[in-house]
Amino acid sequence: MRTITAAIPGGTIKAIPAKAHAHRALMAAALADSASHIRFHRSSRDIDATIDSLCGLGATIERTEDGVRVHPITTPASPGQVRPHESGTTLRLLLPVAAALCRTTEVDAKGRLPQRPLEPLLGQMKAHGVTFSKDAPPFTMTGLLSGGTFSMAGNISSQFFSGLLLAAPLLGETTVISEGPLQSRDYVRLTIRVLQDFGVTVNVTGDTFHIPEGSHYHGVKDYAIEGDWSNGAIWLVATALTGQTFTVTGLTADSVQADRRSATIIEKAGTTLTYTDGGLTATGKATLPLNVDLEQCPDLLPILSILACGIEGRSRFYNGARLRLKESDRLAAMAEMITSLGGSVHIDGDTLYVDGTGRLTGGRAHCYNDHRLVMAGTLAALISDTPVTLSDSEAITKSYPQFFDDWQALGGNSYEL
Ligand SMILES: O=C(O)C1=C[C@@H](OP(=O)(O)O)[C@@H](O)[C@H](O)C1
Ligand SMILES: C=C(OP(=O)(O)O)C(=O)O
Repeated sequence: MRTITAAIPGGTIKAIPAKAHAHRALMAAALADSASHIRFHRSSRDIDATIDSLCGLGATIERTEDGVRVHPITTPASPGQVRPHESGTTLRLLLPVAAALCRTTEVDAKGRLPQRPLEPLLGQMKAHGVTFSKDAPPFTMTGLLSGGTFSMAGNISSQFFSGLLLAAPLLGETTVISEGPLQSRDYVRLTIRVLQDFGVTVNVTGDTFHIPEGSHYHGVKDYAIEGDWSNGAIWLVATALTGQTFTVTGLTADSVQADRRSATIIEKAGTTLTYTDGGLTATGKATLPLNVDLEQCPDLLPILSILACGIEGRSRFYNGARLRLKESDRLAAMAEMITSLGGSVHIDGDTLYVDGTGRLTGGRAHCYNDHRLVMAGTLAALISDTPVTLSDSEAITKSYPQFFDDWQALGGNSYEL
């Protein structure tokens, strides 16, 4: 539980390393033919879960001053251990990888993760030689995954596709097909980017992905992880809410990260963004209501729905069905948070509407053990008349353990209860 009391005057902040990029680079490095150094200046509970799980499959990973040195898996662990904690990415990307390496793997999961969907992936893995002691973790996975053609619905989680693609170079010729348009497609593009960075050939035709026979991972001596757009966007939203100037360093303008879309969305709302050698600078309060398609950038809803409270008029967030399948039901949880803090919001089907007035009253809100709700609730304090108190604020460690230190360093205030 944490109370956020004071607004931030603005300032300069370095983006934390992109968790989505780090997960994939660590996995590719663990499957390569030589050691790789992966550079990132900060970790998180999710990234640590991937490191721990890769060690549980047989990799050796040493911490270095500015990242980790990954010694790839030469002899797969028996049994393998996948310990994703609450990280959906770790679980769904590593299931096919583990089944390609280990005859038996024990798989655990914490928090809401056992309830989050796995069925399409498990169904395809079963059809390719793998059996599961149960359909939700904790379970034991037995049998080696074979290559061939995998085909799944594209509207449940892109992580199923990323996992099969990461495993593909271990399987021989593999094709992964999305039935219907693939949602969160940029996360799969990021997977493909990392595969290519580590020497794997991927042929893409629409939402069909093909990895030819004989394409393997090669170690990369020095591999840098990009800055994280999902969390960097917090500081751009802080400008959009308050008009105070923030500069975020380390964000790549032409990144394939899905949440780079935050820049376009925030600019459309009236905040000016300028890229210079010194970083991305946001100036000016946002004044125009938002109209956001969540299909390709689901993780932005929490902070953008708070931004909508700071803008007069009705904002709309549509195509949000998958938001119900995250660390919390983010449609319901954000509607509850905004209502608790004095805002006006309603859900119609998979669309969330916010009727912004420019201000919130503040008060208490539940974060449902969801790191992105903690970020959103903290930003709400910037436009609230009284302090904001958040339950489950320690959930922030999932992706951004130093968030409140950074908040403090920028001149904001908060204290733990
Ligand atoms: O592959 C990834 O790194 C992710 C994909 C997205 O999930 P879905 O594809 O399930 O929407 C995103 O919401 C999640 O935070 C991270
Ligand atoms: C949904 C998220 O992560 P994951 O799916 O990896 O748990 C997230 O970071 O918001």
